[in-house]
Amino acid sequence: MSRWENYLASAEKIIGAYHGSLPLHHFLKAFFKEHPYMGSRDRRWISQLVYHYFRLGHWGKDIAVSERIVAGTFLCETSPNDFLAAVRPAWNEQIALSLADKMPLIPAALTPATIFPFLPDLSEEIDTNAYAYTFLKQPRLFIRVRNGKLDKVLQLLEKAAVAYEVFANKTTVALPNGTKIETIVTEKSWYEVQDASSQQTGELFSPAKNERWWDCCAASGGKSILLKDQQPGVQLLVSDVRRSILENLQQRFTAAGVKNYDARVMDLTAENFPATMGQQQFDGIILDAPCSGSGTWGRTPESLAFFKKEEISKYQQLQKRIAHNVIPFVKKGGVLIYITCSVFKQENEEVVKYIEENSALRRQEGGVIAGYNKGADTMYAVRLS
Ligand SMILES: C[S@@+](CC[C@H](N)C(=O)[O-])C[C@H]1O[C@@H](n2cnc3c(N)ncnc32)[C@H](O)[C@@H]1O
Repeated sequence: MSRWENYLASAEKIIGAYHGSLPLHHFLKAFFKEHPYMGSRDRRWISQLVYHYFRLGHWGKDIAVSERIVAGTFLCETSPNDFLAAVRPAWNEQIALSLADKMPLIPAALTPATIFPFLPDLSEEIDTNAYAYTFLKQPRLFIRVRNGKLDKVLQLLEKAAVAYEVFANKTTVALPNGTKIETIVTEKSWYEVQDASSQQTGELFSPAKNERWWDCCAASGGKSILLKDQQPGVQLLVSDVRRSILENLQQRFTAAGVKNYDARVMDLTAENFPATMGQQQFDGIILDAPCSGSGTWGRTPESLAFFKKEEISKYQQLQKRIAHNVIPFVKKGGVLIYITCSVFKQENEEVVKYIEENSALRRQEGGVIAGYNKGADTMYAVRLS
């Protein structure tokens, strides 16, 4: 067997053994640990082949795994490579063709619905074709430059010969995926790794000095740091149901120089949760809700293969319950920022409709934040008041 046939066989073996219970990158890590004779080049190639397979979503389910891997490589790559040269030289020569020109060459019709079968469930504003086809392309890495350090960060990127794109806001910088940014910009407080769409949710915050804000599903605090960067004088409460993630938040806040906040472990669905909050009222609550994460599946395409449609309703129920429980803590005239990284209308527009029907809050602005045309995640963020 040639090296390339070996790679193909290893990728097939991994795909056969992978059932979606772990994120794919963890599964790959464990696989390579069990096969220590594989060098870094082998690992890189095999991982790439596995990802190409999953980037095809639900396309060609009846086609042999090896054939799907080869077709995925043909569709996802844009320049000639040694793998295709060895296993399918004709396709390697045609690799630079547009997606439309490649489509008739593969063994089954490729349409948005064959990649992403949940198209009817998408939020209204999403361009279904553009969204589905972006699965074939790995999203980019984004940083949010802080503390006016753009020039310094760009100097370091140039020194390291990293191609970058600075967005019009002069804060968002796109980098090739896999950039080891922490080794290039070693001063941690100069930037945060944060997807471009996630950064964009901050446009809805507009906090004022001394206001009280609550980031109620804070995780490791991406939105909170964004909020504090906009207005360091905000009085901030952060909470999450997971103690371990709040420990990460505390480390991240320290590295970012964010001070003066309260952190609490809280289950927002617990019966006794409202009582534990007392009479507190907030000028702003950020509800970055637990969700399907479907807007980020370009980064974890394996999720698409294992997702069950029933899960959307389960997430919606959880989102409604959390929204119902936190709404009483929005001060009269205050704001609720509802955010998901989901593309499904059940988790987005329908939850906002529920909030409007069950409270005095009304949608002021916001909606889908489309990431598919810029190599970013797709999110949904609405400001209600
Ligand atoms: C989408 S993440 C938040 C991301 C975060 N805001 C950021 O910018 O990095 C949703 C968070 O909700 C938390 N969560 C899920 N169920 C919860 C519950 N019942 N009560 C409180 N938090 C919950 C999860 O642990 C998760 O960290």
